[in-house]
Amino acid sequence: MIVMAGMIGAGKTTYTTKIAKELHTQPFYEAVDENPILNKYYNNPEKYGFALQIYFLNKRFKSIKEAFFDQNNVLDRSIYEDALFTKINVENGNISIEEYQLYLELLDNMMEELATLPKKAPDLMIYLDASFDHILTNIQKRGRTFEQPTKENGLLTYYQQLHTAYGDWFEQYDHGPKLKIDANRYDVTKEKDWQNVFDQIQTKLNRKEMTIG
Ligand SMILES: Nc1ncnc2c1ncn2[C@@H]1O[C@H](COP(=O)(O)OP(=O)(O)OP(=O)(O)O)[C@@H](O)[C@H]1O
Repeated sequence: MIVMAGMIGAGKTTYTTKIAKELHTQPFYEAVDENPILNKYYNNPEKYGFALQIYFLNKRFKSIKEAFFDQNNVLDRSIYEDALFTKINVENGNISIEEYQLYLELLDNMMEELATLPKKAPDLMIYLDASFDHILTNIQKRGRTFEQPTKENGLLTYYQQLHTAYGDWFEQYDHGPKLKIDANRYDVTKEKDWQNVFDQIQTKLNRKEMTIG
C-alpha cells in the first residue's frame, strides 16, 4: 500500500490518480463532496472540530482495511496526518482535552486492529513538500469556497500552522519507507516531469522489495 501525504492543496489527489494508473492498482480518495461536516467545520471549527476528526478517522480506517488486500493500492491521505490535524485543532481550542483523549484512545484501538493485518504499515509514504505560496495558489485555483482565506476567517493562520507542523511531522514519521517530493519543482501534468517523479517512486518501491527478498 502506498499513501500520499502533504498539506491541503499540495496535489495528493493528482498524484494518487497518476500512481494508481501507472501501477494498475486502485486509488482511494477522500470524497470531499460527500463529506457532510467539512463545510460546516470551516464555518464553525469549534462546533464541528471533533465530529470532523471522528468522521475522517472512520473513513480512513475503512479505506485502509480495503486497500490492504492488494499490492500497491494508493491512498490520498494517511491516517497519521489526521492525528496532526487533530492536535492543531486542540491547540486552537476547537477540540477539548477530553475529546482529544477519546480520539487518541480510539486511534490506538484502530491501530491495534490494523496490526493484525498482514501488513502493519504502508509500503511507502510519499510526502509532497510544497512552499506556502504554492499551496495558497493551488487552494485558490481549486476554488472551493469554504477553503478560501479571507482577512476575517483566520484560515491563513490555520494553513500556516499546518504548513509549519508538516515539516517536523515528516521528519519524525518512522512507520516505514518514505519519500519526499519537491512539489514546487515538478508539474506532473507534463510527461517529462511525471516520468522523473515516477522514477523516484519506483526506485523506492524496488528498494523495499529487494530488502524483503
Ligand atoms: N483530519 C482532517 N482535519 C481537518 N480537515 C481535514 C482533515 N483531512 C482532510 N481535511 C480537509 O479536507 C479537505 C480535503 O480535500 P482534498 O481531498 O481535496 O485534499 P487536499 O488535502 O486538499 O489534497 P490535495 O493535495 O489533493 O489538494 C481539505 O480541505 C482538508 O483540509
